[in-house]
Amino acid sequence: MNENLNPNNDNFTPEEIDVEKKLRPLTFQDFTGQDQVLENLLVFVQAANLRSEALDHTLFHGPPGLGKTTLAHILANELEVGIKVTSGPVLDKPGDLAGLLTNLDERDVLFIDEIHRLSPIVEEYLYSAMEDYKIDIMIESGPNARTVQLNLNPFTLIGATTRSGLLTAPMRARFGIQSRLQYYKTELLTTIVQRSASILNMPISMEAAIEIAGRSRGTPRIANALLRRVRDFAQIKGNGKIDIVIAKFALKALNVDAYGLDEMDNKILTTIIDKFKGGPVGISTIATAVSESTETIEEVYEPFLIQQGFIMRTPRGREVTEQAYKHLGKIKGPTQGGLF
Ligand SMILES: Nc1ncnc2c1ncn2[C@@H]1O[C@H](COP(=O)(O)OP(=O)(O)OP(=O)(O)O)[C@@H](O)[C@H]1O
Ligand SMILES: [Mg+2]
Repeated sequence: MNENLNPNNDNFTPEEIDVEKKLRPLTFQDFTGQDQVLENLLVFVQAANLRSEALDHTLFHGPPGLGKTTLAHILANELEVGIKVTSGPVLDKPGDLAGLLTNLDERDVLFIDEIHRLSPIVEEYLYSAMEDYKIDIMIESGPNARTVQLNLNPFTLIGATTRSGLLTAPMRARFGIQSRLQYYKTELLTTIVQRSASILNMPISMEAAIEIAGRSRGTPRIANALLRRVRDFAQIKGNGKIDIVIAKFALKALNVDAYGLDEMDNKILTTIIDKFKGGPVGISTIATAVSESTETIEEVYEPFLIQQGFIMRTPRGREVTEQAYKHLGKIKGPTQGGLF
């Protein structure tokens, strides 16, 4: 798959970041899908607002591009509070965290992205802040150094992670609300594509929206990225409107897989078929063979491949399905290798 469409790729141009901002839903109302998650959040937010309390600490986990960051901002909006944004790898000293925490107003949101990447020292420091809204800070240095306890305003920590398996148990236990985001069905992604096209003032046919949605790996971020690229084709090679013909033309030119599978998805399937006779094979063996970590395979790639029916989980390991053979043009059975 095209590099630019990789949900893990941060190399967006400033212009694309701008468009990205425009497309990001700001309220519960604008947000499509994840109904169960949203219904619950709506209740918790209304209750917190009614009592004028801070919302419970909230953890969003799930694969990249499904709306974790978006939901963190929506929550702050719906709570009508401020939000401060940081991420696990950036917060490397307890002092940085203390600075952020002491600057939070009552009920504000502190959003920590990639929360599984906090250093153990910072993580431990966060515990008392989350639990009792208190932190210890060091004042002065040398022989006069001492710690004093500071009271914080009640606040909501929102954590996001693609790798919930890497979160420590004490950290996870401190989140009163935990939501796992799921891949989006094509119908929902179609709605998202239509909404984005209308924000971009781009006429699009129903058929074209469905085509783009179906190739987006169940992921709104990819759907929006594909839409932007198809828009380029429509404006330069077409008549400015996105119809099914230009959409198919563009998606072919972009080398997008018919199911929206990306390079790693296909590599995993090919490896199981070519090296392990289609499975069953253990997840760690697959991980080693494709040079990825077991957790990433399990949390980022495998859920989509299972949801789409390319892989099955069996007690003896992972097995590819008939559909995977068909998709890759390979033959099942003792004669391994390609079709030709
Ligand atoms: N439910 C939705 N409806 C409409 N657009 C959405 C929805 N969810 C996500 N998007 C779009 O997809 C983009 C990616 O979403 P977001 O940045 O929230 O994903 P994420 O889960 O935080 O990903 P990562 O794990 O990579 O940080 C957003 O900018 C937004 O435009
Ligand atoms: Mg995010």
